[in-house]
Amino acid sequence: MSKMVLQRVFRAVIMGPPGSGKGTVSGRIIKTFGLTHISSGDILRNNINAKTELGLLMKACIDQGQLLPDDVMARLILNDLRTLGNTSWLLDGFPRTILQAEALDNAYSVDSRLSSRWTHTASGRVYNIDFNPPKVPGLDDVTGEPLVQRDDDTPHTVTRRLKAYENQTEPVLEYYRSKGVLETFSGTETNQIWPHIESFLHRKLSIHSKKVA
Ligand SMILES: Nc1nc2c(ncn2[C@@H]2O[C@H](COP(=O)(O)OP(=O)(O)O)[C@@H](O)[C@H]2O)c(=O)[nH]1
Ligand SMILES: Nc1ncnc2c1ncn2[C@@H]1O[C@H](COP(=O)(O)OP(=O)(O)O)[C@@H](O)[C@H]1O
Repeated sequence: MSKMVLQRVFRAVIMGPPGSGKGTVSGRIIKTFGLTHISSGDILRNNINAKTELGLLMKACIDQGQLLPDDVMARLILNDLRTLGNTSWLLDGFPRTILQAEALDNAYSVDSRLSSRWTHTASGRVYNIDFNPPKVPGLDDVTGEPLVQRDDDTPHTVTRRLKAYENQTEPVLEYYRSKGVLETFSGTETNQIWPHIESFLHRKLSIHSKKVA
């Protein structure tokens, strides 16, 4: 048996409207391809739970479905990426505006873009009552700890978040399209889209890797 070993770092961004399945697909990508997952939403929620200064300052804005200031987000995410050094990563939830995309571009070159929730806060595992329900309702499969619903998953806030995506994030798709690094996958179910993403990444990553025995 041979396996793929990445010889060069691979850096990608996954984008899609709120609730479209980015976190779910990201989970499959990191499991299959071993990239490090950086989720801006998870980082912010960890800050809120740990009651850091940033978390306390930003919670109201997040709960209203508004985007946080570009400079705050860029500093937060770029700092995190810096600590990763020469690791391959998948960014989820950042960049969300043209200014954020430019800040990322100034620091790194991105190789590619892929275009009723319950969460286990400690691990970030995400469930859906219809699509991938927990084995025991309300409890995490691995730890048995209670699942929680995000404070910003209310109907009103979700509408605001969808508007923010349309107005502020969709232009970022055009930005990447014009740079020739946009790859789009669409479909109504994650299971339907996933094989296309998987074979695309296999092709793409084989260019970056060598086979070892
Ligand atoms: N019905 C259905 N739900 C899905 C599908 N893919 C993901 N989900 C669920 O939809 C919710 C939002 O997915 P998530 O990955 O958190 O989306 P994100 O906001 O784009 O990161 C979660 O509860 C997922 O379990 C799918 O194909 N069908
Ligand atoms: N890159 C970003 N720029 C500005 N705000 C952000 C960014 N990433 C996350 N946020 C804030 O955190 C909230 C939750 O983000 P996230 O978990 O990525 O939500 P979803 O993927 O469900 O839209 C956003 O609605 C926004 O308030």
